Amino acid sequence: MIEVRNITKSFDGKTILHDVSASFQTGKTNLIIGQSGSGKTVLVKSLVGLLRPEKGEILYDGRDILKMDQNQMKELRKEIGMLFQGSALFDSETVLGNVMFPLTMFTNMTYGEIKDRAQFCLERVNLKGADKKYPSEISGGMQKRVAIARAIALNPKYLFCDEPNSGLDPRTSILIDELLSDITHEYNITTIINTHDMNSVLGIGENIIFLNKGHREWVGDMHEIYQTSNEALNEFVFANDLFQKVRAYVLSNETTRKP
Ligand SMILES: Nc1ncnc2c1ncn2[C@@H]1O[C@H](COP(=O)(O)OP(=O)(O)OP(=O)(O)O)[C@@H](O)[C@H]1O
Repeated sequence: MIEVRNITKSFDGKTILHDVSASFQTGKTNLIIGQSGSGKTVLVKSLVGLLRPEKGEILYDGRDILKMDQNQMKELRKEIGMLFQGSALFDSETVLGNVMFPLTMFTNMTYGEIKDRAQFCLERVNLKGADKKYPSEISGGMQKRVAIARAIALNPKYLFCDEPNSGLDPRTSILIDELLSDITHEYNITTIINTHDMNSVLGIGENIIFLNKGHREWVGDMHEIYQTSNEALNEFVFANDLFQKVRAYVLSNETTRKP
């Protein structure tokens, strides 16, 4: 679990995160949502140690990263997997080479062990047989799966995903969401997903943290979100007609099911 306690972050005297507290639970998909400019990226960058808040605590299973020295931080980074928005694959490396990369960089495993582990991860994301292809030869959804395989290669305890569905069609987005959710449960990972995608919010949001103008305004799950009376959250999630209809349908079913 990652716990954030009362963090405040400012730039040039302007406060971006106001006394934010939140917990990101182990074995669950933890989603950070909020309008553009609400501070999601600043929060994620603070969580991974790229930005330093002026105040507060960031505890990785009890270990405060704001009190760590460089070596401790380096050790912690080995426990963190990252999935970047544009997949960030190395174009000149094959699919297999991309997944082998972190294992070669950060472990003392033999070449054979590294190859086996990389192939296992590729199989886990249903990419068996694509090893020898280059990123330019596969679709955006497949590239994202390679990036997921690479992110889980070191068996991370914590997985950060930045807009995992950006640039993907709706069907592929759902497959990526399901994969991230399955991996989270299977390997008991604390997964943190920064997203704008309402399908993800309603489909895999087990612990949703809603930021509004740098304040943590609401926390709940994909079922509770339908019932929220928070105006800003309602406007954000149910902004379009389709999602309003989905909410009306869900709420009417819940009412009729009640004894
Ligand atoms: N390094 C920085 N220096 C100064 N201001 C910054 C810096 N990084 C972010 N900000 C400001 O912090 C605010 C929140 O930005 P942030 O990128 O966290 O928003 P976001 O919620 O991730 O938005 P989006 O959904 O568009 O990515 C913005 O007003 C941004 O200009």
